[in-house]
Amino acid sequence: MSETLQPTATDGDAWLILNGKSAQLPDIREAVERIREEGHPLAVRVTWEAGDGVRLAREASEAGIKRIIAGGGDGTVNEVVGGLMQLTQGMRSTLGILPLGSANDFARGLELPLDPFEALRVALEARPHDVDVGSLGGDYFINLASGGFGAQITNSTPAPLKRLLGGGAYSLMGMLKAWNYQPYRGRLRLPGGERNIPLFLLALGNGSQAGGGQQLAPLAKVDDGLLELLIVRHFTSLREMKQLIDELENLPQSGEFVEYLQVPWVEFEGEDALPLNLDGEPCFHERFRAELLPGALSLAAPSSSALYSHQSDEG
Ligand SMILES: Nc1ncnc2c1ncn2[C@@H]1O[C@H](COP(=O)(O)OP(=O)(O)OP(=O)(O)O)[C@@H](O)[C@H]1O
Ligand SMILES: [Mg+2]
Repeated sequence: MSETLQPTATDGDAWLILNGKSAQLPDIREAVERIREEGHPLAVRVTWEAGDGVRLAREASEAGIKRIIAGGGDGTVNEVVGGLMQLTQGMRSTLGILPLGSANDFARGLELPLDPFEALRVALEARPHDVDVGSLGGDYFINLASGGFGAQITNSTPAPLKRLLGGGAYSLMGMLKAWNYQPYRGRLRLPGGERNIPLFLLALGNGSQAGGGQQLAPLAKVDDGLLELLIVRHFTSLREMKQLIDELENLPQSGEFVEYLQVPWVEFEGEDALPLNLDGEPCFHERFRAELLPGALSLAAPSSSALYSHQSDEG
C-alpha cells in the first residue's frame, strides 16, 4: 500500500483521478496542459490498481477539493463514486468525467464529449446537478447494475448478450445448450409485489446503457429518484427466445418474458449466488437489497444531457 500525497494549496479546486492505463497518453497530457493554461489549476493523481480510485476520491473530497474528475471508463467512475459516497451528503465533491474507457457507457448515456479537452472543460465548468446513486449489497453504482446471464461479461469480452439483443437467437440458443445454461432461481421482492420466476437476467438502471451501448434501461433518468427494473424470465425454446427478443424491443410493462418497471428498491434472495455486474465490474451476491439514493451526488455534465429529466429546474 502506497502513501497518498495529501492535497496541497497548489492543488487548486479540482483533481483529475486518472486510471494509470491512460496516464501516458499524449493527448491527455496535452488536454491537461491546455486546461491549465485556460486558468484551471487542475491536479492529477494516477491509480495503480483496483481500489485506488476509491481512496483518492475520498481523500480529495475530505480535503475539500470541489470537483473530482474520474479519468477512465465506467469502472473508474464507479470507484470515484464509491469514494465520494463514503462522505456524508453535502460533504461530497462534484463528480466530473473524462471518458477514457473501452465502453464509457455512463459518459455516452450522458452525452459527454469524448474529446479529452472538451470533456475536461465540461467537467470543470458545467453547472452541478444533483443525481441519484444506486446501492446494492453495500456497493454503489451510478450507471447500471445487471444480474444473471451476461453479468460476468465485461467490455473486454465478446458479449453473447450483445448477440441476444442484436437478434442472433439461433446461435445463442446453441451456445446456451452447449454451456448447459441454467436459469437463476430466487425470489424477487419489489414495492407491491413478488416474483418467483426462473431468471435469465435482471437489470437495474440509473443510467440507460451497459455492455458497450446496450440500452437495457432506455427510459432511465439519473435524477428521477427511480430505478428502471428490467426483468427477463428464463426461456426454454427457440420460439420462446424469439418472443423474448420481440419483447425486448418493446419493453412491455408486463410481457410474457419481459417486465420493465420503475421502482425505488428491489430485493433478491437467490438459491445460489447470482453473478452481478455493477458499472462494468463483476461480483456475486446470494441475496441483496438494491435501492436508489435520490440526489446523493452532484454531477457536472451538460445541462442538455439525455439522462437529465429536464423538469422544473432546467439549468
Ligand atoms: N494503473 C492501472 N493499470 C491497469 N489497470 C488499472 C490501473 N489502475 C486501475 N486499474 C483498473 O482499471 C479498472 C477500471 O477500468 P476502467 O473501467 O476505467 O476502464 P475500462 O474497463 O477500459 O472502461 P469501461 O468500463 O468503460 O469499458 C479498475 O477495476 C482498476 O482495477
Ligand atoms: Mg471497466
